[in-house]
Amino acid sequence: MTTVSDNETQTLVILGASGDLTARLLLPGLGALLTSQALGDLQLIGSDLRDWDTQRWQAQVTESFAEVDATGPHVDAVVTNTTYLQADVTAEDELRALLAACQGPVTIYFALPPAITERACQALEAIGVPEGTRLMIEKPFGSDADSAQALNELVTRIVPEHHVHRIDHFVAMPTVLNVLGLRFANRMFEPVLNNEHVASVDIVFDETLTLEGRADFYDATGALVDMIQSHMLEVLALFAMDPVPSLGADDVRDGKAQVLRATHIWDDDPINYSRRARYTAGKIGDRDVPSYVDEQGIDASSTTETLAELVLAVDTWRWSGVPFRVRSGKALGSPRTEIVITFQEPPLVPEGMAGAPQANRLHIGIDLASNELGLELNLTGPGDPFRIDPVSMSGQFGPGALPPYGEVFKSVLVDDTATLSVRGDMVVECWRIIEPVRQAWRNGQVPLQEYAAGSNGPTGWPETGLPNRAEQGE
Ligand SMILES: O=C1O[C@H](COP(=O)(O)O)[C@@H](O)[C@H](O)[C@H]1O
Repeated sequence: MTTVSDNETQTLVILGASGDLTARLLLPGLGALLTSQALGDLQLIGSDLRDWDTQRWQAQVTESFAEVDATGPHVDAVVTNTTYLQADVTAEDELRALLAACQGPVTIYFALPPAITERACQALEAIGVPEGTRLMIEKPFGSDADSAQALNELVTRIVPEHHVHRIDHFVAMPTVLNVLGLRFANRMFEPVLNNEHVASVDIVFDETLTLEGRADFYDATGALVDMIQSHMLEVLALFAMDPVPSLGADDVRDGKAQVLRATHIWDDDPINYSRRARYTAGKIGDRDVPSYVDEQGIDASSTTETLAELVLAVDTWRWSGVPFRVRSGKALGSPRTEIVITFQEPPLVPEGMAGAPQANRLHIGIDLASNELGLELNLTGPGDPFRIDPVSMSGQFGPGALPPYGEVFKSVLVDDTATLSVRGDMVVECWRIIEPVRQAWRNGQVPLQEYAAGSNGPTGWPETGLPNRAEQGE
C-alpha cells in the first residue's frame, strides 16, 4: 500500500459539483478527512454544467465543510485554492480542458446520474487520461448485469481495475467494518458462524426517511435496486465471507466475490421468497406522511416499491441451508439497521432445569446511529437459579473517526487501496442475484402490498427467519 506524502500534489475533480450528493456527503466527508490529516498538496476542482463561478463553489465548499466542523490548515488551504470549471463533461474538448487544469495524479469523482457518467466515460476513453488516474463512480453502476459488464469494460479501457473505485458508502461505514474485527480478531464468534450453529441471518435496514426530495431518482429505482442490489448485498458478502489472510484489496474482494457468486434467491423461487410493498399515508413521530403515490414528483400510476425483502441462500460449505433474509424499507415507524444472527437451539437442556431456552441472537448494528452490539442469552437466576432466564446484553462500539465518505476518500486519496471499493465482477453478481426477483415482479407474480407510514411494515411478515408464504397459508 502506498500513501501520499505531505508535499505531493494531487488533484481531485468532482463532476456534478453543484449537486446534492456533493454538498451533503462528498464535501463533508472530505472536510472531515482534511481536519484529521493532509492529503498532500490537494487541488480540488469542482465542475458541473451549472453556471457557477469559483466564488460560488468556494461558498459551497465552506458551507459543507462547516457541517462537520472541518478546521485547520489543510482545510483552509483547500478552500482558498479550490476552483470551479463550468463544463459539459460529455464533450471531449471540455473534458480535455478540465484535465489540463489538473496537477499531479488525478482522481475523478463522478457524482452524476448514471447515464451522464457513462457518456463522460466514453468521452474520457476518446481523449485518454494521464497515467495513474483514478475513477470514483457512484451507484447504481449499470442497470442490470449486462449493462454493468459493458460499463466495466468501458472503464477498464480507461484505467486498470485497481484504479476504478465503484463507491458503496456502506462498505466504508465504520459500523459495517466492525464485522471484520468482531469475526477475525476474536476467538469466540468465528467458530460458530456457520450452518452447524446458525439457524438464520437477518440483514435489515429500515429507515424512517421518505423521499427527501429525490422523487425522480427513487421512483425510477425502488428499494430493491436502491438498497438491496448494492448496500445490503455488500454487507451480506462481508459478513458471510471466509476468513481472509489480510485486509488487502485482493483478499477482501476475493472473499466477498466468492460469497456473491454462491448467492441466489432461496429455492430459486422469487415468487415465494421475495416481497415488496409501499407506504400509504401515516404518521412518523409528529410528521404527517402522505401516501407514496401522493408524494411530490410521484405519478399516481407508479408501482415502485418502498420496501423490499428477499430470502437468499449462500451455497458455500459454511452457509448452505442457512436462510439470509435481507430487507430494507422507507417510512417505517422506527429505524432498525442491524445484522441479526439467530443461533440454533442448544442440543440439550439438563434435566432439572425449568423453562425453555430462547434462541441466542447476536445483533450487530450497521448504521452510524445504531453502533451497538447485542447478545440474547439464556441464564439461570437471578430468581430461581434452576429456571432459564432469558437476558439481553448490549454495548456500544465507537462510531468511527470519519464519516463513511471520509473513509472512502482516505482509502483512495491517502492509502491508494481498493479494499473499500466494489470490484467489477461483484457488481455484476449483485445484479444477477436480484434479476429473477425483478422478473417475477415485472410479471406481476408478487403482489405489491401496502403498509402505513410509521408502522413496522406490512402485517403478517415474520420478524426473523425464513418467511415462507406457503407455510403461512397465503
Ligand atoms: O444510498 C443510499 O443510502 C441511504 C441510507 O444510507 P445513510 O448512510 O444515508 O443512512 C438511503 O436512505 C438512500 O435511499 C440510498 O440511496
